[in-house]
Amino acid sequence: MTDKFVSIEGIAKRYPGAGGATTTVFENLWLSMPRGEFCCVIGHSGCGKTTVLNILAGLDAPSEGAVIVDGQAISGTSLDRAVIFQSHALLPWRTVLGNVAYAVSSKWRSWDRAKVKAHAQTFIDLVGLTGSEHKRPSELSGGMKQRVGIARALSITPKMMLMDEPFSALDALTRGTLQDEVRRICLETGQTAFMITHDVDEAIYLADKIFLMTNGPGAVLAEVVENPLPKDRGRTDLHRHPLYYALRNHIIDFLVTRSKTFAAEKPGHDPRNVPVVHIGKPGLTVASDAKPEPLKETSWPSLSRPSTSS
Ligand SMILES: Nc1ncnc2c1ncn2[C@@H]1O[C@H](COP(=O)(O)OP(=O)(O)OP(=O)(O)O)[C@@H](O)[C@H]1O
Repeated sequence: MTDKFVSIEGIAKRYPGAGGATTTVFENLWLSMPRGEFCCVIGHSGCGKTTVLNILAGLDAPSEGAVIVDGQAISGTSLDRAVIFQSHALLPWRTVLGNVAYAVSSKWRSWDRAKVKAHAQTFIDLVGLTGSEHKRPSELSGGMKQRVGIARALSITPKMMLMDEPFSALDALTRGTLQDEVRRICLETGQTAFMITHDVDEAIYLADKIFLMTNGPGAVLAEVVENPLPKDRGRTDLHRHPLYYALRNHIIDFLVTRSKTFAAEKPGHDPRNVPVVHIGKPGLTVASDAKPEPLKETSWPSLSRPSTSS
């Protein structure tokens, strides 16, 4: 890989456990992303996806290792890296417009109020919240709050977009619209995107690359799957691509079986040289003649987030 815009170099995350023990969520994690690439990470609950995202955002620090973004080691948050959280994280005392405008004015401090407002309004319109500008978060549904979070992140046109299941709380129609918008904006602006999802179809639609993580504790990055679908892809005919089902089955097979058995099956796994899987290319371990399954609207059932999780 020539342009390592993001380089995660041997990071680990450990927490003190009961009785003086240490819990290692993951260790020796290496991965890189070229500029402008859309990467999704998939793995079961608790494998450390959010922890990796928080480290990339500068909200958390690794116990070991380093993360380099655009040639510089991360040491805190930056307006070049926007985060769309699962839990909205809106300022409750500000309106929709106020929340988005606050981010815009933080990025472009010399802009006057009118310019900030007009820019914020563009992104509020984009996420379909026109008419709700003056509502506060307490007056919004969960899906609307999530759309404010998406508008806020998009509005500062960051170099890198970090997304933690950004569409999971949305109805199917809104989810589709916003997936299209986020994908279009990332493509047009050349933003590098790192997105956590539990939805295999969402990853296939959005990602150039899909990172597969094994179960935690002690999770590892098992594979990097290159998406064989063309960059210019449409959601309605995605499933007609000859490699679509092979890709989908490969990921589901990983989640159902290999995410649990990986450590025993691959004792010599080299975390610095994680296998890159090219679906459908000759000489690879992947069965490209896997039987098609009917396309499901929702994500794989066993991956749903437990209601008690943080
Ligand atoms: N402050 C903390 N102290 C101790 N353990 C923690 C702390 N924060 C996270 N963990 C543990 O780290 C592990 C990874 O958490 P993380 O939220 O990154 O997982 P995840 O893969 O994003 O899960 P999910 O898909 O449910 O969001 C979990 O087992 C969690 O309990």
